[in-house]
Amino acid sequence: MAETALQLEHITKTIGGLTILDDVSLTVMPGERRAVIGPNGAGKTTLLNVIAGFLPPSRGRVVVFGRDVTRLPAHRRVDVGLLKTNQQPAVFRELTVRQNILLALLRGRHPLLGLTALVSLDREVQRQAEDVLEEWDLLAVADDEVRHLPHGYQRRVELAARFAMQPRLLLLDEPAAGLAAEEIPGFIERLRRLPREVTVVLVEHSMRVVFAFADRVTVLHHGAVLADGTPEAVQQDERVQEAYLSGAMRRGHA
Ligand SMILES: Nc1ncnc2c1ncn2[C@@H]1O[C@H](COP(=O)(O)OP(=O)(O)OP(=O)(O)O)[C@@H](O)[C@H]1O
Repeated sequence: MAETALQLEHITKTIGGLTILDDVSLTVMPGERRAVIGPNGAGKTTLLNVIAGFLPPSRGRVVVFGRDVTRLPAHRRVDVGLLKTNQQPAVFRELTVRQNILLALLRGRHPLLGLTALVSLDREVQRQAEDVLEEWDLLAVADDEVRHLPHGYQRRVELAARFAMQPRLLLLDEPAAGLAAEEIPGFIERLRRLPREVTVVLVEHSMRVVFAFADRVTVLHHGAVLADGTPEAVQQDERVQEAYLSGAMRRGHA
């Protein structure tokens, strides 16, 4: 059988007597774009945190590219190619956009070497940074400190930086949150251009983003998997409509 990118086996998470995740199993194949959706409080962020290693599961296994990482802390999961973005962009706000990208390239390739020495010495890394800036349409703001940029740009810097670290499995926690409506199409386009060498698991409330990007959708409800299938199949599933989509539409998330 082909190696899977991610396997969750019977993941349960209880916090203070509450069951937040309830026997969640799912398999994501290499190159797949998987969306995890569900109503507020369904357990989506908790699930991403369990996959990334920020929260230990109470029961169950997390396997990334064939390796059981259940007991590895988050920073060690980077070694197997796993990276996560946050709901608030995790960027170095007082560094410039270019410095953020350089740092990400260096963390991805030369994690043990001194940053200053490498930036001055390694012209190859500097050239790669220019490529990343161009690819993500960030050249015009390359010398701006990230904290001075609008939220949509900060998101883009975060994604570009995560990408520069060459992950094999990228977890995106509500990447479209906070974007203005007119920023969404460009954002979707950029997500669609991500190379297939990278497997993506995305938690997202914007159905526009989910249906434009995901190959498969997993629906969580009260911490359990309610449905799992193609976007079309999931959209037509009556239980899903009942539990989630109609509610999301009523709340204006669609
Ligand atoms: N540390 C914690 N202690 C107690 N309850 C928690 C904790 N973390 C999460 N929860 C609860 O677990 C449930 C799932 O939370 P989670 O943030 O994973 O949901 P979500 O699906 O990501 O929601 P949203 O769409 O609103 O971001 C919620 O009811 C939340 O209140």
